[in-house]
Amino acid sequence: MASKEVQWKLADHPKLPKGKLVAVVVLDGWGDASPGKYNCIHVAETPTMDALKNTAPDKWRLVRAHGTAVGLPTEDDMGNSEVGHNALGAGRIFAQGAKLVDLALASGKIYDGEGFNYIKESFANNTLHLIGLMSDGGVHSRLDQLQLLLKGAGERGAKKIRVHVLTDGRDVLDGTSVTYAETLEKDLSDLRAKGIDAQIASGGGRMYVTMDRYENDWEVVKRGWDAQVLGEAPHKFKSAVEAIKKLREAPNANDQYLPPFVVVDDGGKPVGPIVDGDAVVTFNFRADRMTMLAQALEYEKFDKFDRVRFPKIRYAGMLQYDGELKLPNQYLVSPPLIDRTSGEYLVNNGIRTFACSETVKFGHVTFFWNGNRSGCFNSEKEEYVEIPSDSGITFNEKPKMKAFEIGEKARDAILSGKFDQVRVNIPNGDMVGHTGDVDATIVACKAADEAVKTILDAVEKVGGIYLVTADHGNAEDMVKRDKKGEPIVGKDGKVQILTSHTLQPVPVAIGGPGLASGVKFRKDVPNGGLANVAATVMNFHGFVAPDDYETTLIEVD
Ligand SMILES: O=C(O)[C@H](O)COP(=O)(O)O
Ligand SMILES: [Mn+2]
Ligand SMILES: [Mn+2]
Repeated sequence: MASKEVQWKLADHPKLPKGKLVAVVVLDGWGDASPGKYNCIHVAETPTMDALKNTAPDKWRLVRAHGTAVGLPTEDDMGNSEVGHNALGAGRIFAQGAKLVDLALASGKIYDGEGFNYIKESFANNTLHLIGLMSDGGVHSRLDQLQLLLKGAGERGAKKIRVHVLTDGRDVLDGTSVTYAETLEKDLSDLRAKGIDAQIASGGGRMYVTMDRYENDWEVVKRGWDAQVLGEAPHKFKSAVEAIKKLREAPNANDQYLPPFVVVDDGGKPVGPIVDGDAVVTFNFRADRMTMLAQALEYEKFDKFDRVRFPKIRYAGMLQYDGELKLPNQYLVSPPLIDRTSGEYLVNNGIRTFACSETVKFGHVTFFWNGNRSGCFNSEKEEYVEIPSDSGITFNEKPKMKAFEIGEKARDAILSGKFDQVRVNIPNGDMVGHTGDVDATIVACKAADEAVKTILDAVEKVGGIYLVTADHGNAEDMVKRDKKGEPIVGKDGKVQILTSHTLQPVPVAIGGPGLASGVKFRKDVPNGGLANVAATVMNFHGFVAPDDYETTLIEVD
């Protein structure tokens, strides 16, 4: 609706020409940090990225990729792909899901909305189920928000509550799931003291149970469904804390990949399958790893796996995860309305765009880039290519992932002459960084660097322009540090490996034969962040960004 009134026509840039091919490369999880053995980017051979940094100082800089620069609640919040790509693509900073949920809980408005009133109808006679990531990471969910929601639901009439937890170890340290489960158990026992029948009913590691994304592996969602809805899992325990402790004892077990379990009563019966009449809330605010479960919970017609039973429930998401698909139909907090993204402007100004990544990051460079919107704006001018990711493995097993294939697809798109913008996400630093495997992450960073070279060589051939950046840090620091910056050594005498993202800034490098001479980074945007990239890219296409966009990073002498 609103888009009808938008003036899509962009003003011409006074100095920069149109018609140059622009390659936009996002290295996922590639921050900048001091050299050292836990800086995998430093240890890896990365001649291409090193040259960008060292040979053109006025065309390389750092930008902020965490905290308020990307719409997160505080400066202690590390960046992530969702908010990073949103900022890169939208050119403005929007209050993101984490913050919107905080505000709705603090004001109590969450309980006045249509979504909560909808699920509340089940409170008197049925169970309220809460499914989501049990973590303080602030990337997909936060434990304090779950705690407040539990309390609020109890105060508003929920009589029976079941929580289905997914253990993290990816946005937070591995092993922390035990403490989170203990905290949650304490809250649930407080609710029980108030006469509310509240328990954890099932669980499993986020990467093995439920939280797949972009349809890489529906088996992951099925495992969760079996435990959460059907009450069936290979492991049965009397409590979640016991389950997590025991399952973590298996060789190589970790929070991310714990097998599914259900909590059973003294008679061995699962305490919380989801049945007709129940209410379900998926309490993650971030979309990408919840939309598959949301489809399974909501869609009458569904053929991704055999649901066995499709209970008639009242289902609401913490947020609406996909505005185009209206999925889910009911939600507790309205998502950020990210409109007028750079992709939409550019396509409306004739820019032909090619976007590509492999499955695990495909939605990042399309859906998140376009303000959480599925599909192309104009399929005649845009082509989005997804390279199938490996599935059923942890990415340290194949750390090169599909970097070369992405590089080659981008190269071919650049050389084809069919596109004005070629945009990719290269996932390796992030996806392998999350495994905590330092050696594999070094291999990953080298592969990513080689893919960048393939793309830059093609840019060189067609006389184009490149902008290479990242969405947040990860591979540049693989160890948990104390306040002085020293690695923290755990009780086992080993350093605590950091599987999560970081607070580090990320590079932006620009160049290529098509970049007009005299273009350099401005000095008056010292606190620039990812949201400044969109206006910069628009300049490279020969346009000036809309007035309310964050300012460009460049000037022309
Ligand atoms: O979902 C994930 O894999 C992590 O929680 C965050 O990683 P991303 O923000 O880079 O996707
Ligand atoms: Mn990312
Ligand atoms: Mn990540």
